[in-house]
Amino acid sequence: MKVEFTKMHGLGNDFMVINQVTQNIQLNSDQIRRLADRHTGVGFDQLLMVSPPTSPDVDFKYRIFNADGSEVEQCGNGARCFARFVKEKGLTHKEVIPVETNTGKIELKLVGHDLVTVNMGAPILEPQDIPLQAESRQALYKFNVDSDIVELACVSMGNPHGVLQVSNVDTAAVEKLGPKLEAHPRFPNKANIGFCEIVDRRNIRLRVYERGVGETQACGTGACAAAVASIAANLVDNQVNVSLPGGTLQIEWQGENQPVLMTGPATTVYDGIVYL
Ligand SMILES: N[C@@H](CCC[C@H](N)C(=O)O)C(=O)O
Repeated sequence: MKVEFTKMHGLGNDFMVINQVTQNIQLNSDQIRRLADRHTGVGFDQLLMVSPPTSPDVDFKYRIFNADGSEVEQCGNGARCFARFVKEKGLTHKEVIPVETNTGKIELKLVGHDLVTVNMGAPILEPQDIPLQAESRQALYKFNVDSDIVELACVSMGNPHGVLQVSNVDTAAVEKLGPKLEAHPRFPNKANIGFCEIVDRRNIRLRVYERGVGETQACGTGACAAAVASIAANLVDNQVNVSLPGGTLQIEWQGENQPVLMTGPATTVYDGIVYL
């Protein structure tokens, strides 16, 4: 099977993007894992499959798959790359693009040369909807890891996140705690785990151990979740810069039931063809 694709990234979080509007391509999880392999495949953190919408109030649908082949609900950096992809490929001429994902509608706005602002919708904070096993909603939840207790703020941006506050992201135990918290029994669907350092009221530093991938250069929904957790705890202002290893995102959240706005770049690397 011949597959035409575009390689893109958002702050180093990299994507293989496949146009299903013009190509009849279906991939199973084994094929996705093979394509994700950085030695023998194309190599990516997530695969984005762009297809026609199933509802009249959006222009496209896109589906997101992690490098391990699992399908996920939402992807912040992927949303920005998706917007740039449909524009560059001439699939739309709009500057504001409504799109359907597996967790509903989001809206993307192209800003200037390479920036995209994504209205990610309101964060989900009720534990049963994250989903998280907990009796009631709390600011911080205690997780047993080996013989330690770790406290996480938990947020869904469509996909589940746990956010751990650390004093220094450079020395945070991302590789040790990340996999244990990602697959912790309190997260029935697993979760992405953010290690978040508050620099000052306008600046956060963040590393994210992503579900189904491992640590990435940047995670858009992770940046939104860290900003929401930090704003809710009144540690930062409503607009905050989130610096990840791959670069910085601007996040705005005005509080409970309000949408999270994420602004950042989306970069096209190359177009390619792979045979499966
Ligand atoms: N890199 C993404 C998140 C991709 C999905 C995530 N790994 C999950 O399993 O939920 C982003 O930029 O948000």
